[in-house]
Amino acid sequence: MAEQVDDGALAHLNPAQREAALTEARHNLILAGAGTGKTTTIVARIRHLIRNGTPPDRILAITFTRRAAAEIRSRVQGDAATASSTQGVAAMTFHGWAMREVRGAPDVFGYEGWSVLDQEDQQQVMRGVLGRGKRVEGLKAAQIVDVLSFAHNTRRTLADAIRVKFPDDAIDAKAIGAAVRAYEQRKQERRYLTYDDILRVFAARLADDAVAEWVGSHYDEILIDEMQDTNPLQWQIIDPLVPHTRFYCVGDDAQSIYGFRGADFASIHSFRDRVPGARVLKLEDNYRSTQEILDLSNWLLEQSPLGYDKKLRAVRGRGAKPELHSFETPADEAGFIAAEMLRARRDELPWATHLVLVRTNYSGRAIEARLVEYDIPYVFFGGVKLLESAHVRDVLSALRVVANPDDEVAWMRLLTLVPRVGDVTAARAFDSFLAARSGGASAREARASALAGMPAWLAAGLDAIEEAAKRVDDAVGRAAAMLQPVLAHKYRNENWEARARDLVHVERLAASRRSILEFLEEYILSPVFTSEMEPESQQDHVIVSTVHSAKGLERDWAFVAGASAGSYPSARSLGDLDEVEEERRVLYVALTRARDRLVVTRTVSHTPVRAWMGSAGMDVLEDAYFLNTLPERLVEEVPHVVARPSRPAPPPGLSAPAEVDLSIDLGDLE
Ligand SMILES: Nc1ncnc2c1ncn2[C@@H]1O[C@H](COP(=O)(O)OP(=O)(O)OP(=O)(O)O)[C@@H](O)[C@H]1O
Repeated sequence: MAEQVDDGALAHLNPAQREAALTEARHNLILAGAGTGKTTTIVARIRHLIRNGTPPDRILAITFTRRAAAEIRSRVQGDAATASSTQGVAAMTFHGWAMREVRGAPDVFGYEGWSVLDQEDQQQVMRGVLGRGKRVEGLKAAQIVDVLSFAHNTRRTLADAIRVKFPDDAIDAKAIGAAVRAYEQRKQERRYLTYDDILRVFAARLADDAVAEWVGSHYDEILIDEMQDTNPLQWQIIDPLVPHTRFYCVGDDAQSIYGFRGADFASIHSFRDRVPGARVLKLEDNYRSTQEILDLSNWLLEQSPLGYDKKLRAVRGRGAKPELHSFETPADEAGFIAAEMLRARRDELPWATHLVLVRTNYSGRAIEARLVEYDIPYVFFGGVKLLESAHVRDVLSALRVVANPDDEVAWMRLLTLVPRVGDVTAARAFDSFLAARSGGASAREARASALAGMPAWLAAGLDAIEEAAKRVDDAVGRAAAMLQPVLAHKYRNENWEARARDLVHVERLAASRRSILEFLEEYILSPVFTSEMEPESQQDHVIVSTVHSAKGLERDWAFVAGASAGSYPSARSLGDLDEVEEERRVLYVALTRARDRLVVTRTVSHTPVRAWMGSAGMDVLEDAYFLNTLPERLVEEVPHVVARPSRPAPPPGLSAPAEVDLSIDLGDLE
């Protein structure tokens, strides 16, 4: 059959993109620099496959976030004319995929009815096994959970992972090993899987070639975006599938920013060895930014000892030089960014012109405060995950105990919401629930006896949720209604109205899910942020994003905030080449988001880092600072000295008296 290539999605591609979209090699790696049209090419590839006869539901696109998956899905569908023929392409995250396979075939993978724990709940279980002190010599529960996850994702032993993560600390690794064993046992008893376990179960079963062949037969092609952020555990999933399906991987080694979670960007360099016969193609023409913005970004990479073989060229040609603004304080910096947006607004530019990139949720606060003050609508990417916020967790705990009656963490959370029930009473009720269950009672009967001493609404409410379990949004609605009075009281001083709105969003998200566990897993494994649900996200708005959540984002103006000494690289990473270089890539990702105007801002005197590092420490940070050796020609430097109102000194002779009489004149009461 003659290849059909006259798709509109191909018409505007450049020759390299076109080659990449039409490649006939069985496995491909597309090395694509920032803004060179990775997403554009993936979309064109998928449409090309469909035009040439691949059924859409035999194509799987793996993305890094739920947002990226939605973008690919909608771009593949294109306009109304092509929407119906392209429907059915699966686009999801790695975890979403693993979950779909594992849950879709319990006979092959097992673990039916087990629930997935998010990070906070994992820490809760770990605190439970650590007992009183809540820590092992040297490490807290959260750190143990983290290092265990790092070990799983990098496929190291626990001992190795501890050495890598805590090279200088005095740590009792044996005690940590014992704690981890107890934690594994507790997970087993309570039928818990962690976020990583979903991948581990999938990977472990794929080691059986018959399983790999069967899973591989579901898809004609698997496309993986952001390949540079793939970790060894994910490779353990890819490797056995290589003989059984086709892989189309797209990535950029210079944008790898998840090393701290075990991603290994170097594996992209050995792709041909890992995937024999793979074809490697390169995209180097940048469509996003002007050459001046790319010159600064290219310069940053050239300073790296890692020697990236990358030089982005701007198809759009020349534009304005990036600006580098220096301020005394973070408040001045935030004030400037907000004022620039207001100025643009007066020139009738929409709010959507702007993207503000920050390092952390915390460092975004000063900017958010100014945006609120100036009434600028914004959405924050990278803040609190909807299903991890406290009030949503409260409601979900009621669904969880129905879906997995062994879920101790959920039971404890739910029971301690009941007025006058503390940990001890809650633990007693849970124990009697377990005892009734092991005596053969149904979950409903066991609840009735264990909750006999509690308010009647609790057992009745859980029964009602159980009856609605197949209509998950209804179940969420019932749980929210049951808990409404206690939650309205618990959060009475903590913005209850906004929290109540979140619960409506959760109910909406739950619509059309087949089971409570499926719903919970989906949003734990591929989270949405509370801010994405706010009304602003439907209107014209500014985006504030952590750099780690900014993959795939682009705007006409980008403000890269807090680019100060001590932040790029951060003080924490000094002395570790891998970490310093990862920070360089974080800054690179930030710089390459701007189309027309790139505004880099920093504070030079009152940074928080300066306060706790002292001047000697600051010297070291200044030396390591990426922008330290920035050639003048690459940026327009603008120092800002904000005039503070100065008052004339008081004239001599006005010094304070020893005491001011503060007693009141009682009038005629005396
Ligand atoms: N052939 C092309 N002609 C015109 N514009 C293009 C072409 N290819 C890509 N673009 C535009 O370039 C911009 C960047 O493309 P895209 O978002 O696909 O890049 P990316 O490589 O995924 O970016 P990054 O990795 O930096 O997030 C988009 O605005 C896109 O529309």
